[in-house]
Amino acid sequence: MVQVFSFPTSDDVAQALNTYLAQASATAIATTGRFTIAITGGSLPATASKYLKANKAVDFSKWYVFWGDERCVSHDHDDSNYKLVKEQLLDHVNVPAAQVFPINPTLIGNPEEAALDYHHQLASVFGNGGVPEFDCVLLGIGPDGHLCSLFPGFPQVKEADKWVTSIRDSPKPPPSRITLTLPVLNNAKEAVFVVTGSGKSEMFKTIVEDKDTSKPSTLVAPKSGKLYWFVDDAASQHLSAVKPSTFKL
Ligand SMILES: O=C(O)[C@H](O)[C@@H](O)[C@H](O)[C@H](O)COP(=O)(O)O
Repeated sequence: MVQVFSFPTSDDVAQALNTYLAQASATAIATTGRFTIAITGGSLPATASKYLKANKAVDFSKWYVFWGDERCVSHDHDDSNYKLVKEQLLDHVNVPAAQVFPINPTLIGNPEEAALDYHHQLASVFGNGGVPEFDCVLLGIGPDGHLCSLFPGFPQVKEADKWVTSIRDSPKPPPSRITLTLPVLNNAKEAVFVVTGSGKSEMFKTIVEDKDTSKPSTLVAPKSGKLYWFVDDAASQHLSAVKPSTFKL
């Protein structure tokens, strides 16, 4: 079930995401004892954390936090997605350090090795048996339709076997990165895109309504069928055929 939830403002998006993540986390913890989530960079961490970081009803001690993609930079670098999520969320909540999985900082000079190491980090939580099954992957779209570090026309988009791959020539700086692949993203129980602002409105329509498969974001189709778009009205302004749903969990 693909659902688009559109809200008047980005602050409303942040509130709805707080509601969604609190419920998704409670459901997963009640069922499996934990909540596994992958978070990306960009504007997403601030929007997702705005209300969530003060939500006392969420049991963050059961969260396992991974990154959908990471730049090959040190953990304290301003380009680090780890640093971003740490400052926006992890510094404010009690996710145990052993349940937080940033890129191995000793491997940032070698993206291929860093990707392999990240595979092993995933296997330490999900096992080696099959493709990791995240409870939730939280995603953003880039202006060119990329997601994570899967860029249009780049071979990483076609990766069918690896869980994590690397890129040395990212069109969005910095150039060296690691990223989860589509097989992992599409094995998630729920995939959630967050898109705000009019600057993304044309690309959002291209992906959701025109289903342009040259844009990697269009290729996200979780096998569970649960794909949600949390957007503001500025981002959804060009939709015509696709009608936003009423937000109800
Ligand atoms: O590390 C990265 O570059 C991000 O993970 C990237 O994939 C991001 O999610 C999108 O570019 C959307 O970013 P914005 O929300 O800032 O537009």
